[in-house]
Amino acid sequence: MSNESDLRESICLFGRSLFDRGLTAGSSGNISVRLSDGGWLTTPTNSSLGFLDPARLSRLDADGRLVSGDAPTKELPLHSALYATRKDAGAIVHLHSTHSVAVSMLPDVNPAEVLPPMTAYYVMRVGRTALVPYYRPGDPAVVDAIRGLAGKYSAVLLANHGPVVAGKDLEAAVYATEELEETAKLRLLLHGLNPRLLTRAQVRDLVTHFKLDEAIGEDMHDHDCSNPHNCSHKGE
Ligand SMILES: O=C(O)[C@@H](O)C(=O)COP(=O)(O)O
Ligand SMILES: [Zn+2]
Repeated sequence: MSNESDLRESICLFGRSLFDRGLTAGSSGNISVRLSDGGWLTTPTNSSLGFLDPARLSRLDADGRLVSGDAPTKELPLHSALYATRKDAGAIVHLHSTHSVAVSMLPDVNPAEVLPPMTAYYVMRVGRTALVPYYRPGDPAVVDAIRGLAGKYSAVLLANHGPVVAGKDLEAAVYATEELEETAKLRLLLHGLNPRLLTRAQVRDLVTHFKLDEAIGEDMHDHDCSNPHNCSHKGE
């Protein structure tokens, strides 16, 4: 694991990059990274991801107590719950990326699989995404919703709010969040056009070839096959 000072720099660099590309606006979004002593670094509440100061990031101990820096993001309970259910997670990114937020409001979204397997890269980087019902930002009640997913998802989409994505490290979490956003964009572009999706066999091939989580191949097809926008079984 990188040392704390490198991680502080990385949080600020990735935050700036996400902000500069319009993936989260104003002071929306937050980032956290798990440290080797069991504590965390998080972005401070009300801070803009585009203008973070490495020295002012919130440093928390393993019990979630603030050790140094500014007050942490109000989404600390959300991040902590995802870390608790995803033991392999080293970082979490939450954004208000527009296309992902838009998809979270569509009426025909399958909560167990918000986005179908449209591209190989989505399957490889994200796997699958669960929809979590709307909660007021910072509401600790979201913890039960995350626990209810039992660690099966590294990516969740908060309804009418935005994505929250865990990765083995910060780079993986950022890339997965970006891929989720690109896939949400495709989903909206193709809405109503009956796109050809990856088949079950193609998803299985990716899972085997890239040694992905076996559950991806299974659950990606746990949906209503009568809905052409959610089904990749066509022709099988
Ligand atoms: O939407 C919200 O208010 C939060 O989820 C958020 O994105 C920013 O909150 P802070 O991290 O507390 O600034
Ligand atoms: Zn938010």
